Formats: sequence, C-alpha cells, structure tokens
Amino acid sequence: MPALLMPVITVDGPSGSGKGTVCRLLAEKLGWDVLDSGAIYRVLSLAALHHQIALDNEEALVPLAANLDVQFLIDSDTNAGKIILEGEDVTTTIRNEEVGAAASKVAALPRVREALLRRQRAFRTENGLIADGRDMGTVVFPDAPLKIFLTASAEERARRRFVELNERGLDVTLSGLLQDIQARDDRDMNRAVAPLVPAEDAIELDTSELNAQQVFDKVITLLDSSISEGKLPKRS
Ligand SMILES: Nc1ncnc2c1ncn2[C@@H]1O[C@H](COP(=O)(O)OP(=O)(O)O)[C@@H](O)[C@H]1O
Ligand SMILES: Nc1ccn([C@H]2C[C@H](O)[C@@H](COP(=O)(O)OP(=O)(O)O)O2)c(=O)n1
Repeated sequence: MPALLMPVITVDGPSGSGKGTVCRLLAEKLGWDVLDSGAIYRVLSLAALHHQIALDNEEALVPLAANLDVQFLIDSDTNAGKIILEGEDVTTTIRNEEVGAAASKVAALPRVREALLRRQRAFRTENGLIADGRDMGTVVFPDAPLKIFLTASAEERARRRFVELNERGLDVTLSGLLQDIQARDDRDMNRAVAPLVPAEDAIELDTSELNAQQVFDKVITLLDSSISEGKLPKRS
C-alpha cells in the first residue's frame, strides 16, 4: 500500500444497526470520504434487474459488476450524495427494501465480490476514508487501524427501518420488515465468502438502547483512544 494513502476506519454490521448514520457524522466531523459499499451491491442488483439478469447468474453478473457504469457524486450546494447508474439517478430507488434483499443475493456470489474489490479499494485516497459495509474490516481493508462493528436487536433494527420507510411514504409493515431483516441477516452471515462477522480486532458496539448521537459519541471516544495510541493521525 503506497505510504501516501490515509487510514481507513471501518464500520461493519447488519442492516439497520446504524452504520450509514454514524459514518456520515464521522465523515462530517473529520472531513473524510465515505465508501458506502452496500450501495455498490444495491446498484449492481438494480442493474441486473434492468438487464434482466437473474440474481444468481454469476456468469453474467461478474462482467456486469466489473464494468458497472455508476457514479457517486456529491452535490456541492447541499453536500448530499447522489448515485447515477447508467445515466439514471437511483439515489432513492436503491434504498427500497426489495433492492436491499436483491443486493444481499448478488453479494453472496464469490466472483461478484471479487469483481468489486478493486472498485471499493479505490475509494481510499490521500483523504481519510470511513468504510461502511459487511466485510470492510475483514476483507476489503484488513489493515484499518480502527474497526467498529455495530449491532442491535433485529426488532430494534426493523423498528428503525419502519420509521424511515414510513416517513418516505412507503407502505410497509413492521412484521414484514422484521422478516426481511432476519432473511437478510441469515444470508449475509451464512454465505461462504466474506460473511458478516466482526474482524478479530473490531470493537463491537450494541446500539439497541442508544440514539444516533450516543452512538456517535462512543465512536468519537474510540477514535480518540486510537489517536492517543498512535494508530491514527491527530485530528485538526
Ligand atoms: N442509534 C439509533 N437509534 C435510532 N435510530 C437510528 C439509530 N441509528 C440510525 N438510526 C435510524 O435507523 C435507520 C437505519 O440506520 P442506518 O444508519 O441507515 O443503518 P445501516 O446503515 O446500518 O443500515 C435510519 O432511519 C436511521 O436514521
Ligand atoms: N460490504 C458489503 C456491503 C453490503 N453487502 C450486501 C449485504 C447487504 O444485505 C446488502 C445491502 O447492504 P447495505 O449496507 O446497503 O444494507 P443496509 O443499509 O445495512 O440495510 O449488500 C455485502 O455483502 N457486503
């Protein structure tokens, strides 16, 4: 790894554990970039649907993954992220639960994961990186000096998704979302390659009883410990 590359902080965990939220807050605080690796799997599953490729057709999905025409943009006025797939704005569409489930299916295919590795590692530049996903600490950035693994009960994670999707006006039920989350956990944890498990050196944080600010405060404490141990550069 070239010396000029800045460190990575990895944040892994199951759906709804609060990864995206804490990564956004951390990136704002540090002025670092974010890799939303789940968005890449979500975009790939959407591209598969557009091209009528079955979600278990590894042969066809590998070239699709390797050549995925996706752009991750930041709106300079609002600072909001925007995701463009084959010229189409898919920022909102990819957040639907059906797309999450489809993403979890394509993500179970070893050669698809392999095809996306380089694209994910390329997010690491001279700026620091916060990497959000399932295998950030175990596979993609095993040398990360700070690895966080967020958890929360399935019931709490389903409740959070219910609130979020309801606010977006989507017609969802709590019991349906709980079933979706459990099916996704099962697939993500039990796949043969890069399953959802904490890295040996990850710090686990159960967020079930914490609000987003409390989770962020705990992560900042972990960050400051890593800085005082010399694992991460001092914050400016
Ligand atoms: N600690 C928390 N307590 C309650 N709700 C939270 C917490 N963290 C995140 N949320 C909310 O829960 C939902 C899922 O959070 P998100 O960060 O997208 O999780 P993940 O990226 O792990 O799937 C979002 O609507 C978010 O606003
Ligand atoms: N690094 C990653 C990121 C996501 N995935 C897969 C597994 C997940 O169920 C889907 C969607 O991930 P995403 O992080 O967007 O999902 P949540 O926001 O946590 O619900 O993609 C993965 O296998 N590896």
